[in-house]
Amino acid sequence: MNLDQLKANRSKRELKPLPISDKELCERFSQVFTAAVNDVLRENGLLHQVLPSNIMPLKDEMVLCGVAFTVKGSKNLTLESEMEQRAKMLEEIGDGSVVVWDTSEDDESAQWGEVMTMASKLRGCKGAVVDGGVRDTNKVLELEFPVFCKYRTSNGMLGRFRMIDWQIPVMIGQVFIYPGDIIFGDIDGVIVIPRDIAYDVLLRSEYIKENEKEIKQMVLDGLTPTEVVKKGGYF
Ligand SMILES: O=C([O-])CC(=O)C(=O)O
Ligand SMILES: [Mg+2]
Repeated sequence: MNLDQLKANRSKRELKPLPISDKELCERFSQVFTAAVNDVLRENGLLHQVLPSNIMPLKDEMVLCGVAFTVKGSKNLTLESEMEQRAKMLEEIGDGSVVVWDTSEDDESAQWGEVMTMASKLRGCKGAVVDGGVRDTNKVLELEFPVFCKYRTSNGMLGRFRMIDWQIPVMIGQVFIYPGDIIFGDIDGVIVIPRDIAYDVLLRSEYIKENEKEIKQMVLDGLTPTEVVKKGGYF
């Protein structure tokens, strides 16, 4: 069996620079909406880029776009060096990143909290996406730090859950997430945009946003849905 291709797929990848800076890319994604991005990915045959629909923003108004900094963990009762390990991970978080937690479907612990928010925000982190929980929720909200997660709980992860590794490919629901992918969340949930197509997806999403203005105008002008479709509109 030739494992080279699979190994290359799962190993750490060089972050390829895109035609515009990651900062501009993410700012422009934030001006569109996840449904438009989703339609573009569907056009490209990518039907499974959305994180499970129970991962939602703490507040409806939250919009988050940044570069994936992935973390993988699972339920684990051991404590040895856990804090030191977590500190090391936090110190590797870079400017413009979104911390993405693949928790092996945890249902018990908070993988995110106030102090982690403060420490990562100082490093330029834009937000967190957790297939698990958050605690210190009031404080996280006061810090205006977007968090998308499944639940809130007072359970800290120490002694219940721990990281296995970080900045590796992870999987949440049906979605593969590689470090460097673009993570975009709004009131409709979180979508993962593969890095190598992110710029083209942005341009097409911006086009869709403009085009939908024309479609909405047709509806406002009194055209029937059939007439809208005949004129190239869609819903
Ligand atoms: O240790 C935790 O579970 C997270 C936490 O409370 C914090 O970051 O403040
Ligand atoms: Mg805390």
